[in-house]
Amino acid sequence: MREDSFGREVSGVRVSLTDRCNFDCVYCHNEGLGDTRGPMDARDHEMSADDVVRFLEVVEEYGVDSVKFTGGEPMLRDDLEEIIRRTPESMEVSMTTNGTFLPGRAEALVDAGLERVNVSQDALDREQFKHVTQSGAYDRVLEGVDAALDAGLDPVKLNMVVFEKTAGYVEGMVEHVAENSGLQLQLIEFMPELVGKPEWAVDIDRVHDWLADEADEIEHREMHDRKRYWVNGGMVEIVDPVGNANFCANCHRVRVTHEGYLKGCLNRNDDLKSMGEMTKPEIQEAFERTVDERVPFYGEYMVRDGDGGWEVNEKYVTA
Ligand SMILES: Nc1nc2c(ncn2[C@@H]2O[C@H](COP(=O)(O)OP(=O)(O)OP(=O)(O)O)[C@@H](O)[C@H]2O)c(=O)[nH]1
Ligand SMILES: C[S@@+](CC[C@H](N)C(=O)[O-])C[C@H]1O[C@@H](n2cnc3c(N)ncnc32)[C@H](O)[C@@H]1O
Ligand code: SF4
Ligand code: SF4
Repeated sequence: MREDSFGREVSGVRVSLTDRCNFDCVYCHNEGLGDTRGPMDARDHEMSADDVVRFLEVVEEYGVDSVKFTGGEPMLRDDLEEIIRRTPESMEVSMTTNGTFLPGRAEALVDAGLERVNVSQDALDREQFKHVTQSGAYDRVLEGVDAALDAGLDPVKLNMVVFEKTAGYVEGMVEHVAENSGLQLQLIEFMPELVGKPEWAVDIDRVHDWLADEADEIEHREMHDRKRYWVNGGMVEIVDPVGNANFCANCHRVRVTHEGYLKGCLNRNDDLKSMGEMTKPEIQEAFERTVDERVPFYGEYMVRDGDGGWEVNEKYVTA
């Protein structure tokens, strides 16, 4: 596996298949790519299925053994099944989706080779869901989760961004996954970097403390040093890039934008590397440079300022 200069091996890639989306979530970082609003039609600048597959074949040679398809909304791609079918056998294939297109399509994705799915669901309340996602698709998302379970995807992880507008729903979501086998919960710390709105952030340590009181068992996942709490039989994982000093130190992922640029960190857009015309040697060269130049974001690229906030580390400003 290729290792960066901070000793972090790259074992996974996250491929954004499109920046289009049928939702307009108020918190959306769109994997660092800006606004999701705009036309829904397929666009010329998106990587083709051939481009995606060629990239995956190259990084497989570096020992990358998992791929996550994301977006925007990856299920807006009509050729998603083809891409999954052509993904190298050695890779675990997962997807993160808003769930609206899973009904009627989940089985075909599983037949193509999809092994896991994460569905974003920020509340168990229709009105709040509408407010956060700016869509009226609440029932459709619940149907999507059922469709994923019916298609044999187990577990289905529900992604919930914890911020001012959803914090009150955490307890209900924890109960929900405990009561429904096959579901797990990922509580994602709101990252304001690409969205602005630092005032929406809530103290994720309070959520950790509450879960620690409720939990029957607590585990650590090596990936990102994430904590997992087992509450009444339900699993709750906290994704806390901002608050967890070891999160970035255990980051083993490289990202690819829908336009085919490599990206060493979700929160940065100043390190994009083109894969050229996407020949295998060009992809290899860009991948190696991306890995070599990766740095942990929180704690290295960004450091604490005197007021408890974050500022760019001076050495990267001059670079
Ligand atoms: N800053 C940062 N945030 C991440 C990272 N991985 C996940 N997240 C946050 O968590 C969100 C949901 O991630 P997912 O892709 O659904 O799932 P996952 O966290 O990769 O978890 P697995 O399915 O277990 O691989 C992302 O869109 C980010 O907001 C990461 O490497 N860095
Ligand atoms: C960008 S979306 C792309 C995939 C798909 N459209 C979805 O919503 O699941 C991937 C994940 O990022 C999370 N996310 C978006 N903006 C975020 C932010 N500012 N902070 C933390 N997580 C965020 C979403 O909740 C979602 O789970
Ligand atoms: S569904 Fe996903 S990509 Fe679309 S706006 Fe919401 S978080 Fe962003
Ligand atoms: S370095 Fe940190 S912020 Fe960047 S992608 Fe990795 S875990 Fe996320």
